Amino acid sequence: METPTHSTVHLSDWQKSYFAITSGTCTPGQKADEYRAKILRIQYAWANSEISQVCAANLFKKYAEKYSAIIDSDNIETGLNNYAENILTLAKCQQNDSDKWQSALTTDNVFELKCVQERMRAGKNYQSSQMAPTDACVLADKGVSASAAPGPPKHGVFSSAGEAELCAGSAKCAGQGPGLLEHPSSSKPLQSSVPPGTKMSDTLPASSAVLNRPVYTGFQVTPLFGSKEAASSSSLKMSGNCCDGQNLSLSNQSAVQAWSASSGKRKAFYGLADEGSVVIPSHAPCQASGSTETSSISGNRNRNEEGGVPGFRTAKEQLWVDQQKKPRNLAQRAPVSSYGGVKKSLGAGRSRGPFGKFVPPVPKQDGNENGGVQCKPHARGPTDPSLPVDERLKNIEPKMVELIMHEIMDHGPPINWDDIAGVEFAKATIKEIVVWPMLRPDIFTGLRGPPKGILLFGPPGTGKTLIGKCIACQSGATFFSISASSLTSKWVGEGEKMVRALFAVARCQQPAVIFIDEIDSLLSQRGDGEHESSRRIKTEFLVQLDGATTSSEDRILVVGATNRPQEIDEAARRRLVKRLYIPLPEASARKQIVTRLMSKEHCSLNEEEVELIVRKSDGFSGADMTQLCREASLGPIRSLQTMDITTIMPDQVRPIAFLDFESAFRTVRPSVSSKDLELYETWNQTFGCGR
Ligand SMILES: Nc1ncnc2c1ncn2[C@@H]1O[C@H](COP(=O)(O)OP(=O)(O)OP(=O)(O)O)[C@@H](O)[C@H]1O
Repeated sequence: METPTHSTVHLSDWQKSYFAITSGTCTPGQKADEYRAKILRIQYAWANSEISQVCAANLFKKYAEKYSAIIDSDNIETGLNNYAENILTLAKCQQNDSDKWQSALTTDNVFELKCVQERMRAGKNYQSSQMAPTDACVLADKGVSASAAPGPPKHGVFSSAGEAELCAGSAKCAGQGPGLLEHPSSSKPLQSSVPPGTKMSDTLPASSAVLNRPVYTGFQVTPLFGSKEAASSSSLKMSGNCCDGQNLSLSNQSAVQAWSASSGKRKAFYGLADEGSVVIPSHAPCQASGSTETSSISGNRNRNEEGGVPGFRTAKEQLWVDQQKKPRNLAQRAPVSSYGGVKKSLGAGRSRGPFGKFVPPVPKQDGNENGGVQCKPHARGPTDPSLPVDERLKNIEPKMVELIMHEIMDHGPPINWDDIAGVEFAKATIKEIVVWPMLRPDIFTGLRGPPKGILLFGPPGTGKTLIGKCIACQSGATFFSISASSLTSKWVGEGEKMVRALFAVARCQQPAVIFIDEIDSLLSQRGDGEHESSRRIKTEFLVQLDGATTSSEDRILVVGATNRPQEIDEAARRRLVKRLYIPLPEASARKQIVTRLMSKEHCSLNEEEVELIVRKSDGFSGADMTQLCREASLGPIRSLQTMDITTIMPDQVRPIAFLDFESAFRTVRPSVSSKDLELYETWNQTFGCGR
């Protein structure tokens, strides 16, 4: 290929090549070459300031798109459809400014590369091992065996046993028609599945024909041969584990068809192949090379993956396969979706993801997936009257359901018990009375049944919310988190409906944890001055809580958190049977918080210094400790002073040192007063369930 020179960017050249490309006489390979040349010319012209950057960028984009449209196209008429071939062509054509330079990689010697040979050997071994005896028999019956395979080419491209078998199969399949497919360096024609009298140029895709080389199966995606007629009379059926090379059967030898694979077919095959159960219709790719290709593309890939042999897949294919996997995976994981895991949507166990749209809970039409309740894609909105709504949500306004799913259902990261420093008694109690019963409702029945409501009380910032999340996460429950004050203020006049909707959605999402922060503002003692709407919300809440309590089948846990337990109504207190005090962290817990946070930072604290920090932070809550560490971590940045923050390298920032903590102590103070602490202690002794 011509290396771009100054003159090559002349208009006449552009016109000439434009004519060549658009004249319709070009093969895809030639077109790709032209576009590639153009791209190089554009780069060259820009490098020599012959065209502006904007112009270069525009031209580059234009031709890069055209180029990739050809090389990625699955259309055998207009595209190369041959990733491996393109790589080789690229390798061949890679030139730098010196037009003398030629890549040492050629279509011939590439097969002598160790890595290529290893790859082929691995494929061969694996294919051999995967070849079921019956399959071998089938082939043997047809007079075809690995040893009887057409003469191995010089470079062994087709010499892999598995491939030979498949080639042989195809040859038989083709009615023993001698093909003209010839390895470029081999004088020995390879028997192929090309119908007699068919010229290679007629059968090979243009790009392959132009390059005059066989398209080897290890990488090949392109159909080698074939007319559509041949394709339609497909004879090699693949079914079941066929893609794993275990279940090939030759049902008809009369035809050899190209896999004039539409990308859809091929892609569908990829996707299905991942699941290990594929039925390829008879008109699907299954001519010999096609079958080999099929194996290469999907079967081999999957086999490679399963067999531990790294499979080749282009980024585009991988992306596609990944995309295909997603919904299936989610559907599979859905039943165990929970806080911190894959969230389930209403009644269906389907993740919406952070940008996903709410889909209403509706029984699936066929009723057999996800327990008969299903979230359809958002094509039909939540208010679509044609979709039956979950019984439990019949009287709930769809917008409220949507709101709950969006704003109240928490999709945070998973939390472990170890993430919560200290509070050992509360953690142990919760595990025993809440988490285990949620995990094993069959054992925790009757008297052992879990409480439906617990109360976490204590100073602010001690980890009550963390505990709530952790319960949901560890018990595989859906986590709903709402601040009681938002019920009374945010949805004025609607709080009551909101409470009802919340419990209804939670019922659809069982097991569920409803975490209500500042529960005191919802369940404060009734007084004369109480606002009517607040009273109604409270009543509704107690009704729902009772419902959850009396219905032994519902696996809904209400976790209330408060800093003012003394304000909670007697009736509510009674319903929140387990009241656990979450105190300020002790020294060991504070140390744990500092150590954990600092372990993620560049820090030079030694053991003694950590101990000092722990001692100095007596009376700090968990949140205060976190704030202290944040403040200290800014110390090294503040000490940069003279250096420019925009240009400094990260490794020029010094580690966080004890002196930073000393400074931090000057600005971060404990947020809980000792007077408040006394109140908690007293209330704990009176109503708490601690020891
Ligand atoms: N025991 C703890 N272990 C580790 N981190 C903690 C702990 N307690 C608090 N923190 C830190 O403080 C932050 C606030 O904690 P959290 O929201 O759970 O406190 P809270 O008791 O619910 O507070 P509030 O009563 O104000 O709602 C947490 O995100 C965490 O960084």
